[in-house]
Amino acid sequence: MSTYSQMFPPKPVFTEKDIPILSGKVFLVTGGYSGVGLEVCRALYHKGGRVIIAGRSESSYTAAVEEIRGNCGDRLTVDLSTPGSLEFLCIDLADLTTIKPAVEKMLENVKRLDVVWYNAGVMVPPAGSKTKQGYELQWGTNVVGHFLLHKLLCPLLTATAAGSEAGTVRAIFVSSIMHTYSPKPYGIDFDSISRDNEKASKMAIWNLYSQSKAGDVLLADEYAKRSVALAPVSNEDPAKKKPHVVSISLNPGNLKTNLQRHSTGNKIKEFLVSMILHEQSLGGLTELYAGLAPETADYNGGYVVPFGRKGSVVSYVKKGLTSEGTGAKLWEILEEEVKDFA
Ligand SMILES: NC(=O)c1ccc[n+]([C@@H]2O[C@H](COP(=O)([O-])OP(=O)(O)OC[C@H]3O[C@@H](n4cnc5c(N)ncnc54)[C@H](O)[C@@H]3O)[C@@H](O)[C@H]2O)c1
Repeated sequence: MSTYSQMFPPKPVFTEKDIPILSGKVFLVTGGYSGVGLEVCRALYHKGGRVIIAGRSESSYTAAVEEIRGNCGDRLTVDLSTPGSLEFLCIDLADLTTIKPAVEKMLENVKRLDVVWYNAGVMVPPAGSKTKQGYELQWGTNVVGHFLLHKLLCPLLTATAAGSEAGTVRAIFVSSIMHTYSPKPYGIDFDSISRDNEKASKMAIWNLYSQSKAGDVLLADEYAKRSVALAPVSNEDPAKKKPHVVSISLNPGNLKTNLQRHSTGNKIKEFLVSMILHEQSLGGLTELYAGLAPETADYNGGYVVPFGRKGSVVSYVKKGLTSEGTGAKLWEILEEEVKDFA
C-alpha cells in the first residue's frame, strides 16, 4: 500500500544540488551516524567537508562510515580537488562527564567550526529513564547535554565567525513539531527539570519529550539573542547588528528513523503513523537548509519547518514560547547545572 509520502511526495526547493563545495570547512553533527544526522553527514562529506560525528558508540560510527562514503548517484556526485573526511568524537550526552574531555582533545587539532548540528535525540524511552547525573533522560540528553556541548564549542564558533563571511557560521538546534505540546503556558515547567526530579517522574513521557524539544527551540532563540548582543556594530549600517554566529531551531519532519523504537505497542497506531512518515533524507534536507542555505543566514533565532521549503519559517513556534524571558531563565538555570562539568 502506498504511503501518504509516496502518493504526495514533498518537493523541497532546497536540495543537495544547492549545497556549494565545502572544502576547508569543518562541521560537527551529534548523532550523525544514524537517521537524519547520517543524511546530513553524507551530504557534507560528499561536498568535501571535514565532518566530525559525535556519538556514544565507535562501532556504530565505523559501521556508518561505509554508508556515508558510498555511492550517492547524481544527487551528490561532484568532482572535488579536496575530498571530504570523517572523524569520530566520543561523547555521551547522557553523561556530562564525557563531554569536556572529548571536546578538549578535539580542540587540539580542530581549529575552526563552521556549522554544528545538535541533532542527537531520544524520544519516549521507558518511563523513569535517567541520565548518569539523574536528569529525566529526554531532558538530560536533548537539552542539558547539548547545552554543555554548545557552551564548550562557543569560543570556537565565535572565533571561526570572526574570520568568515557573515552568516555562514551557525548553530542548529534540532527540535520537533512536538515542542508545541509542551507544558502551558510557556513550554517549560521549571519545577520539573532538575536532577532526580519527583515531578518529572510523574509526568507523561510524551509531555517530557515535548518539553525537551521546547527546550531546544529556546536554546536556539536565546543563543541568537546573545549572539546579536555580542556582535560588533557594522560601520556601514550601525542600526543593523549582525550576529557573529547564526542560531536556528527546526523541525525535520515526520520521518522513518530509529527514533520511534520506544513508542511501540499499539499496532494500529504504529501502522497509521508509518503511513505518514517520510524518508529520512528529507529530514536531512531540512537540517542542511537551516545550516547552509544563504537565505537562512537571516533567520537568526528562527525555526525552520520541513523539508527545505524556502521562506517557510517561524510559522509553527508555540505561541509565547520565545517571549516572557523563558529562554533567558532556562539559559541561566542550565549554566548553573553544568558548571561543574564545563
Ligand atoms: N524522526 C522523526 O520523525 C523526528 C521528528 C521530529 C524531530 N526529530 C528529531 O530529529 C533528531 C534526530 O532523530 P532521528 O529521527 O534521526 O532518530 P535516530 O534515533 O535515528 O537518531 C538519534 C541519534 O541520537 C543519538 N543519541 C541518542 N542518545 C544519545 C546520547 N546520550 N549521546 C549521544 N548521542 C545520542 C543516537 O545514537 C542516534 O544516532 C532528534 O533530535 C529528534 O528528536 C525526529
